[in-house]
Amino acid sequence: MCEIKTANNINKIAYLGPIGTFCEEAACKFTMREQVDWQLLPCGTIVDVFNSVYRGEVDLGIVPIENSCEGSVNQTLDLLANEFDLKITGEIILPVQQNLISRQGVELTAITRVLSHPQALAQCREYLEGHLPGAEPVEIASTAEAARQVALSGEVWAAIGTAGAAAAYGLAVLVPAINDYSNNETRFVLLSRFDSDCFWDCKTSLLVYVLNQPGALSRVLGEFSLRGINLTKIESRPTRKKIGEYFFFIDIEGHRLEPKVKEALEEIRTVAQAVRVLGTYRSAVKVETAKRSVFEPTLDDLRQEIDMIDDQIIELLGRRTRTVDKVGNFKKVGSVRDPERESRVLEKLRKLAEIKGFDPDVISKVYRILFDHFVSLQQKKVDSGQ
Ligand SMILES: C=C(O[C@@H]1C=C(C(=O)O)C=C[C@H]1O)C(=O)O
Repeated sequence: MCEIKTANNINKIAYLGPIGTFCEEAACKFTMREQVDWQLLPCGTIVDVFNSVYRGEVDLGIVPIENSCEGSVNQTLDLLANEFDLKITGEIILPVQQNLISRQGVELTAITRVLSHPQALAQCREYLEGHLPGAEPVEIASTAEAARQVALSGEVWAAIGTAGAAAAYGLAVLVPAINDYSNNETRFVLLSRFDSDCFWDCKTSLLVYVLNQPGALSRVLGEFSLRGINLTKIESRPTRKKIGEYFFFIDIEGHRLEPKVKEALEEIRTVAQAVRVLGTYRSAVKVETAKRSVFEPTLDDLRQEIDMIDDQIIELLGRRTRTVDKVGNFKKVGSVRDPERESRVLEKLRKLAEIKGFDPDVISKVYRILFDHFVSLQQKKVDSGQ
Protein backbone atom coordinates (compact mmCIF):
# COMPACT_ATOMS: atom_id res chain seq x y z
CA MET A 1 0.00 0.00 0.00
CA CYS A 2 1.85 3.11 1.14
CA GLU A 3 5.56 2.64 1.19
CA ILE A 4 7.53 5.17 3.12
CA LYS A 5 11.09 5.52 1.91
CA THR A 6 13.64 5.29 4.67
CA ALA A 7 17.29 6.22 4.71
CA ASN A 8 19.62 3.20 5.12
CA ASN A 9 16.73 1.06 6.33
CA ILE A 10 17.01 2.41 9.87
CA ASN A 11 13.49 2.99 11.02
CA LYS A 12 13.50 5.83 13.47
CA ILE A 13 10.55 8.04 14.22
CA ALA A 14 10.76 11.28 16.21
CA TYR A 15 7.72 12.49 18.10
CA LEU A 16 6.74 15.31 20.41
CA GLY A 17 7.65 13.86 23.78
CA PRO A 18 8.44 13.22 26.50
CA ILE A 19 7.09 9.70 27.08
CA GLY A 20 3.32 9.71 27.59
CA THR A 21 2.18 12.31 25.04
CA PHE A 22 -0.71 11.87 22.64
CA CYS A 23 1.89 12.18 19.93
CA GLU A 24 3.54 9.04 21.31
CA GLU A 25 0.16 7.27 21.19
CA ALA A 26 -0.21 8.34 17.56
CA ALA A 27 3.33 7.13 16.79
CA CYS A 28 2.50 3.74 18.38
CA LYS A 29 -0.69 3.52 16.33
CA PHE A 30 1.36 4.16 13.19
CA THR A 31 4.17 1.73 13.98
CA MET A 32 1.73 -1.03 14.94
CA ARG A 33 0.22 -1.10 11.48
CA GLU A 34 3.66 -1.21 9.80
CA GLN A 35 5.44 -4.48 9.04
CA VAL A 36 8.86 -3.29 10.21
CA ASP A 37 10.17 -2.33 13.65
CA TRP A 38 10.40 1.33 14.49
CA GLN A 39 12.46 3.00 17.15
CA LEU A 40 10.52 5.85 18.82
CA LEU A 41 12.56 8.92 19.76
CA PRO A 42 10.94 11.59 21.95
CA CYS A 43 11.79 15.26 21.20
CA GLY A 44 11.31 18.22 23.55
CA THR A 45 9.50 20.48 21.08
CA ILE A 46 7.72 20.45 17.73
CA VAL A 47 10.70 22.34 16.22
CA ASP A 48 13.05 19.59 17.44
CA VAL A 49 10.92 17.00 15.60
CA PHE A 50 11.15 19.03 12.38
CA ASN A 51 14.91 19.49 12.84
CA SER A 52 15.69 15.83 13.38
CA VAL A 53 13.74 14.86 10.24
CA TYR A 54 15.36 17.65 8.23
CA ARG A 55 18.88 16.67 9.33
CA GLY A 56 18.20 13.03 8.50
CA GLU A 57 18.68 11.84 12.10
CA VAL A 58 15.33 10.06 11.83
CA ASP A 59 13.30 8.74 8.91
CA LEU A 60 10.01 10.18 10.03
CA GLY A 61 8.66 12.73 12.46
CA ILE A 62 5.19 12.94 13.88
CA VAL A 63 3.57 16.19 14.99
CA PRO A 64 0.03 17.34 15.81
CA ILE A 65 -1.58 19.51 13.12
CA GLU A 66 -5.22 20.03 14.16
CA ASN A 67 -7.82 19.22 16.76
CA SER A 68 -11.53 18.72 16.15
CA CYS A 69 -12.44 21.24 18.86
CA GLU A 70 -9.56 23.71 18.96
CA GLY A 71 -8.55 23.85 15.29
CA SER A 72 -5.06 24.07 13.86
CA VAL A 73 -1.76 23.76 15.67
CA ASN A 74 -0.37 27.02 14.32
CA GLN A 75 3.23 26.23 15.13
CA THR A 76 3.15 23.13 12.93
CA LEU A 77 1.57 25.08 10.06
CA ASP A 78 4.09 27.92 10.36
CA LEU A 79 7.08 25.57 10.44
CA LEU A 80 5.79 23.79 7.33
CA ALA A 81 5.20 27.09 5.53
CA ASN A 82 8.19 29.16 6.55
CA GLU A 83 11.01 27.10 7.97
CA PHE A 84 11.31 23.57 6.62
CA ASP A 85 11.01 22.10 3.16
CA LEU A 86 9.62 18.75 4.33
CA LYS A 87 6.97 16.41 2.97
CA ILE A 88 3.82 15.14 4.64
CA THR A 89 3.77 11.39 4.03
CA GLY A 90 0.94 10.23 6.23
CA GLU A 91 -1.70 11.18 8.79
CA ILE A 92 -3.12 9.60 11.92
CA ILE A 93 -6.34 10.63 13.62
CA LEU A 94 -6.48 9.81 17.31
CA PRO A 95 -9.46 10.10 19.67
CA VAL A 96 -8.21 12.27 22.51
CA GLN A 97 -9.31 11.75 26.09
CA GLN A 98 -7.96 14.40 28.45
CA ASN A 99 -7.55 13.35 32.08
CA LEU A 100 -6.95 15.36 35.20
CA ILE A 101 -3.86 13.83 36.79
CA SER A 102 -2.05 14.41 40.02
CA ARG A 103 -0.82 12.53 43.05
CA GLN A 104 -3.22 9.90 44.39
CA GLY A 105 -5.70 11.30 46.91
CA VAL A 106 -5.29 15.01 46.06
CA GLU A 107 -8.53 16.95 46.66
CA LEU A 108 -9.72 18.95 43.65
CA THR A 109 -10.40 21.99 45.81
CA ALA A 110 -6.77 22.05 47.00
CA ILE A 111 -5.25 22.23 43.49
CA THR A 112 -3.54 25.60 42.89
CA ARG A 113 -2.26 25.13 39.33
CA VAL A 114 -3.21 23.08 36.28
CA LEU A 115 -0.34 22.49 33.87
CA SER A 116 -0.71 21.35 30.27
CA HIS A 117 -0.17 22.05 26.59
CA PRO A 118 -2.22 25.10 25.50
CA GLN A 119 -4.39 22.91 23.21
CA ALA A 120 -5.24 20.56 26.09
CA LEU A 121 -6.06 23.48 28.41
CA ALA A 122 -8.33 24.90 25.72
CA GLN A 123 -10.08 21.55 25.19
CA CYS A 124 -10.98 21.46 28.92
CA ARG A 125 -11.74 25.17 29.40
CA GLU A 126 -15.35 24.70 30.57
CA TYR A 127 -14.44 21.85 32.92
CA LEU A 128 -11.68 23.92 34.54
CA GLU A 129 -13.93 26.97 34.95
CA GLY A 130 -16.70 24.83 36.46
CA HIS A 131 -14.68 22.50 38.71
CA LEU A 132 -11.34 24.19 39.40
CA PRO A 133 -12.13 27.92 39.29
CA GLY A 134 -9.36 28.78 41.76
CA ALA A 135 -6.58 26.92 39.96
CA GLU A 136 -4.22 28.83 37.66
CA PRO A 137 -3.83 27.33 34.16
CA VAL A 138 -0.14 27.12 33.13
CA GLU A 139 0.98 26.43 29.56
CA ILE A 140 3.69 23.78 29.08
CA ALA A 141 5.39 22.43 25.92
CA SER A 142 3.54 19.10 26.07
CA THR A 143 0.96 17.29 28.18
CA ALA A 144 3.51 14.69 29.31
CA GLU A 145 6.06 17.36 30.28
CA ALA A 146 3.28 18.92 32.37
CA ALA A 147 2.74 15.58 34.16
CA ARG A 148 6.52 15.25 34.70
CA GLN A 149 6.68 18.74 36.25
CA VAL A 150 3.72 17.99 38.54
CA ALA A 151 5.47 14.81 39.71
CA LEU A 152 8.77 16.66 40.34
CA SER A 153 7.23 19.58 42.23
CA GLY A 154 6.21 19.31 45.85
CA GLU A 155 3.18 21.52 45.13
CA VAL A 156 -0.50 20.61 44.92
CA TRP A 157 -0.59 20.89 41.17
CA ALA A 158 -2.40 18.86 38.54
CA ALA A 159 -1.72 18.18 34.87
CA ILE A 160 -3.99 17.42 31.94
CA GLY A 161 -2.84 14.54 29.79
CA THR A 162 -2.91 10.84 28.95
CA ALA A 163 -3.38 7.98 31.39
CA GLY A 164 0.01 6.80 30.07
CA ALA A 165 1.66 10.00 31.28
CA ALA A 166 0.11 9.53 34.73
CA ALA A 167 1.54 6.00 34.90
CA ALA A 168 4.94 7.06 33.50
CA TYR A 169 5.46 9.72 36.20
CA GLY A 170 3.94 7.89 39.17
CA LEU A 171 0.73 9.91 39.21
CA ALA A 172 -2.94 8.92 39.23
CA VAL A 173 -5.90 9.85 37.04
CA LEU A 174 -8.05 11.93 39.42
CA VAL A 175 -10.83 12.58 36.89
CA PRO A 176 -10.95 10.82 33.50
CA ALA A 177 -12.30 12.42 30.29
CA ILE A 178 -12.50 16.07 31.29
CA ASN A 179 -12.52 17.34 27.70
CA ASP A 180 -15.52 19.63 27.06
CA TYR A 181 -16.55 17.77 23.90
CA SER A 182 -16.64 13.99 23.91
CA ASN A 183 -15.81 13.64 20.20
CA ASN A 184 -12.40 15.16 20.70
CA GLU A 185 -9.94 14.03 18.02
CA THR A 186 -6.48 15.16 17.02
CA ARG A 187 -4.94 14.76 13.60
CA PHE A 188 -1.19 14.12 13.45
CA VAL A 189 0.98 14.22 10.32
CA LEU A 190 4.07 12.23 9.45
CA LEU A 191 6.97 14.29 8.16
CA SER A 192 9.67 13.02 5.86
CA ARG A 193 12.32 14.28 3.46
CA PHE A 194 10.78 12.08 0.74
CA ASP A 195 7.42 11.79 -0.96
CA SER A 196 5.30 8.74 -0.13
CA ASP A 197 4.45 6.16 -2.82
CA CYS A 198 0.75 6.13 -2.11
CA PHE A 199 -1.69 5.50 -4.95
CA TRP A 200 -4.94 4.52 -3.22
CA ASP A 201 -7.21 6.45 -0.88
CA CYS A 202 -4.97 9.46 -1.37
CA LYS A 203 -5.21 13.01 -0.29
CA THR A 204 -2.84 15.84 -1.14
CA SER A 205 -1.79 18.75 1.06
CA LEU A 206 -0.99 22.05 -0.62
CA LEU A 207 0.36 25.40 0.42
CA VAL A 208 -0.93 28.22 -1.76
CA TYR A 209 0.11 31.84 -1.55
CA VAL A 210 -2.19 34.33 -3.26
CA LEU A 211 -1.90 38.10 -3.30
CA ASN A 212 -4.59 40.14 -1.57
CA GLN A 213 -6.56 40.77 -4.76
CA PRO A 214 -10.27 40.43 -5.50
CA GLY A 215 -11.16 36.96 -6.71
CA ALA A 216 -7.67 35.45 -6.33
CA LEU A 217 -8.63 32.83 -3.75
CA SER A 218 -11.94 32.18 -5.44
CA ARG A 219 -10.13 31.38 -8.71
CA VAL A 220 -7.89 28.92 -6.86
CA LEU A 221 -10.88 27.18 -5.27
CA GLY A 222 -12.80 27.35 -8.55
CA GLU A 223 -10.15 25.21 -10.25
CA PHE A 224 -10.93 22.42 -7.78
CA SER A 225 -14.71 22.72 -7.91
CA LEU A 226 -14.66 22.86 -11.72
CA ARG A 227 -13.06 19.43 -11.72
CA GLY A 228 -15.11 17.96 -8.89
CA ILE A 229 -12.10 17.76 -6.57
CA ASN A 230 -13.23 17.67 -2.95
CA LEU A 231 -11.54 19.93 -0.38
CA THR A 232 -11.15 18.36 3.06
CA LYS A 233 -9.57 21.39 4.69
CA ILE A 234 -8.72 25.01 4.11
CA GLU A 235 -6.90 27.09 6.66
CA SER A 236 -5.06 30.38 6.44
CA ARG A 237 -1.95 31.65 8.17
CA PRO A 238 -0.42 35.10 7.86
CA THR A 239 2.61 35.29 5.54
CA ARG A 240 4.41 37.53 8.08
CA LYS A 241 5.14 39.94 5.23
CA LYS A 242 2.18 42.28 5.20
CA ILE A 243 -1.16 42.59 6.93
CA GLY A 244 -3.92 40.93 4.90
CA GLU A 245 -1.62 38.45 3.12
CA TYR A 246 -2.07 34.79 3.84
CA PHE A 247 -0.81 31.36 3.03
CA PHE A 248 -3.63 28.89 2.47
CA PHE A 249 -3.23 25.30 3.58
CA ILE A 250 -5.54 23.30 1.34
CA ASP A 251 -6.12 19.55 1.58
CA ILE A 252 -7.82 17.88 -1.35
CA GLU A 253 -8.89 14.34 -2.12
CA GLY A 254 -6.76 12.73 -4.82
CA HIS A 255 -3.18 12.21 -5.93
CA ARG A 256 -0.93 15.07 -7.02
CA LEU A 257 -0.15 13.21 -10.29
CA GLU A 258 -3.77 12.32 -11.08
CA PRO A 259 -4.68 14.09 -14.37
CA LYS A 260 -7.47 16.32 -13.00
CA VAL A 261 -5.41 17.31 -9.91
CA LYS A 262 -2.35 17.97 -12.08
CA GLU A 263 -4.43 20.11 -14.41
CA ALA A 264 -5.95 22.08 -11.51
CA LEU A 265 -2.47 22.69 -10.05
CA GLU A 266 -1.16 23.91 -13.42
CA GLU A 267 -4.03 26.41 -13.63
CA ILE A 268 -3.55 27.52 -10.03
CA ARG A 269 0.13 28.18 -10.67
CA THR A 270 -0.93 30.83 -13.19
CA VAL A 271 -2.98 32.70 -10.55
CA ALA A 272 -1.11 32.13 -7.30
CA GLN A 273 2.20 33.68 -6.29
CA ALA A 274 3.42 30.29 -5.11
CA VAL A 275 2.13 26.75 -4.83
CA ARG A 276 3.90 24.01 -2.88
CA VAL A 277 2.74 20.42 -2.82
CA LEU A 278 3.36 19.38 0.77
CA GLY A 279 2.65 15.75 -0.03
CA THR A 280 0.31 13.05 -1.25
CA TYR A 281 -0.43 10.38 1.31
CA ARG A 282 -2.99 7.86 2.41
CA SER A 283 -6.04 9.43 3.98
CA ALA A 284 -6.96 8.31 7.49
CA VAL A 285 -10.60 8.66 6.47
CA LYS A 286 -11.98 6.61 3.57
CA VAL A 287 -11.88 8.55 0.32
CA GLU A 288 -14.69 8.15 -2.23
CA THR A 289 -12.37 6.63 -4.83
CA ALA A 290 -11.48 3.90 -2.34
CA LYS A 291 -9.36 1.04 -3.60
CA ARG A 292 -9.45 2.18 -7.19
CA SER A 293 -6.39 3.50 -8.92
CA VAL A 294 -6.99 7.16 -9.64
CA PHE A 295 -5.09 6.82 -12.90
CA GLU A 296 -7.59 4.46 -14.52
CA PRO A 297 -11.00 6.12 -14.51
CA THR A 298 -13.90 3.90 -15.57
CA LEU A 299 -16.51 4.81 -18.24
CA ASP A 300 -18.86 5.73 -15.37
CA ASP A 301 -16.25 8.04 -13.82
CA LEU A 302 -15.74 9.83 -17.11
CA ARG A 303 -19.48 10.20 -17.77
CA GLN A 304 -19.97 11.57 -14.28
CA GLU A 305 -17.29 14.12 -15.01
CA ILE A 306 -19.00 15.11 -18.29
CA ASP A 307 -22.34 15.50 -16.46
CA MET A 308 -20.68 17.82 -13.98
CA ILE A 309 -19.09 19.90 -16.73
CA ASP A 310 -22.46 20.20 -18.52
CA ASP A 311 -24.12 21.37 -15.29
CA GLN A 312 -21.47 24.06 -14.97
CA ILE A 313 -21.94 25.22 -18.58
CA ILE A 314 -25.71 25.65 -17.97
CA GLU A 315 -25.05 27.42 -14.67
CA LEU A 316 -22.77 29.89 -16.47
CA LEU A 317 -25.24 30.41 -19.33
CA GLY A 318 -27.90 31.28 -16.72
CA ARG A 319 -25.53 33.85 -15.21
CA ARG A 320 -24.75 35.23 -18.67
CA THR A 321 -28.48 35.66 -19.34
CA ARG A 322 -29.01 37.65 -16.14
CA THR A 323 -25.98 39.85 -16.85
CA VAL A 324 -27.00 40.52 -20.46
CA ASP A 325 -30.43 41.45 -19.13
CA LYS A 326 -28.83 44.13 -16.91
CA VAL A 327 -26.83 45.43 -19.89
CA GLY A 328 -30.24 45.80 -21.60
CA ASN A 329 -31.04 48.61 -19.13
CA PHE A 330 -28.38 50.72 -20.85
CA LYS A 331 -29.81 50.15 -24.34
CA LYS A 332 -32.15 52.41 -26.26
CA VAL A 333 -34.66 51.47 -28.96
CA GLY A 334 -32.91 50.80 -32.27
CA SER A 335 -29.35 50.35 -30.91
CA VAL A 336 -29.40 47.01 -29.22
CA ARG A 337 -26.87 45.13 -31.33
CA ASP A 338 -23.20 46.11 -30.95
CA PRO A 339 -21.27 44.34 -33.76
CA GLU A 340 -17.90 45.82 -32.69
CA ARG A 341 -18.28 44.47 -29.16
CA GLU A 342 -19.33 41.08 -30.56
CA SER A 343 -16.27 40.80 -32.81
CA ARG A 344 -13.92 41.80 -29.96
CA VAL A 345 -15.51 39.17 -27.69
CA LEU A 346 -15.26 36.55 -30.41
CA GLU A 347 -11.64 37.32 -31.23
CA LYS A 348 -10.69 36.93 -27.56
CA LEU A 349 -12.70 33.71 -27.19
CA ARG A 350 -11.19 32.11 -30.30
CA LYS A 351 -7.70 32.66 -28.86
CA LEU A 352 -8.73 31.31 -25.47
CA ALA A 353 -10.35 28.26 -27.09
CA GLU A 354 -7.09 27.49 -28.87
CA ILE A 355 -5.14 27.66 -25.58
CA LYS A 356 -7.71 25.51 -23.75
CA GLY A 357 -7.83 22.84 -26.44
CA PHE A 358 -11.17 23.64 -28.08
CA ASP A 359 -11.87 24.25 -31.79
CA PRO A 360 -12.12 28.06 -32.44
CA ASP A 361 -14.40 27.53 -35.46
CA VAL A 362 -16.94 25.75 -33.27
CA ILE A 363 -16.72 28.66 -30.83
CA SER A 364 -17.55 31.08 -33.67
CA LYS A 365 -20.62 29.04 -34.64
CA VAL A 366 -21.85 28.64 -31.04
CA TYR A 367 -21.35 32.32 -30.22
CA ARG A 368 -23.17 33.49 -33.36
CA ILE A 369 -26.20 31.57 -32.08
CA LEU A 370 -25.71 32.95 -28.55
CA PHE A 371 -25.30 36.57 -29.67
CA ASP A 372 -28.51 36.34 -31.75
CA HIS A 373 -30.34 34.89 -28.77
CA PHE A 374 -29.08 37.52 -26.31
CA VAL A 375 -29.71 40.42 -28.68
CA SER A 376 -33.31 39.22 -29.16
CA LEU A 377 -33.76 39.05 -25.36
CA GLN A 378 -32.54 42.62 -25.03
CA GLN A 379 -34.68 43.69 -27.97
CA LYS A 380 -37.81 42.31 -26.29
CA LYS A 381 -36.88 44.13 -23.08
CA VAL A 382 -36.28 47.44 -24.84
CA ASP A 383 -39.48 47.10 -26.94
CA SER A 384 -41.59 46.35 -23.88
CA GLY A 385 -40.07 49.38 -22.11
CA GLN A 386 -39.36 47.42 -18.86
C1 LIG B 1 -24.54 42.23 -23.95
C2 LIG B 1 -24.52 43.16 -24.86
O1 LIG B 1 -25.46 43.25 -25.87
C3 LIG B 1 -25.40 42.51 -27.08
C4 LIG B 1 -25.05 41.13 -26.77
C5 LIG B 1 -23.75 40.73 -26.65
C6 LIG B 1 -23.37 39.46 -25.98
O2 LIG B 1 -24.22 38.59 -25.87
O3 LIG B 1 -22.21 39.34 -25.51
C7 LIG B 1 -22.76 41.60 -27.12
C8 LIG B 1 -23.02 42.75 -27.73
C9 LIG B 1 -24.40 43.17 -28.03
O4 LIG B 1 -24.67 42.82 -29.36
C10 LIG B 1 -23.50 44.25 -24.82
O5 LIG B 1 -23.70 45.26 -25.48
O6 LIG B 1 -22.51 44.08 -24.08
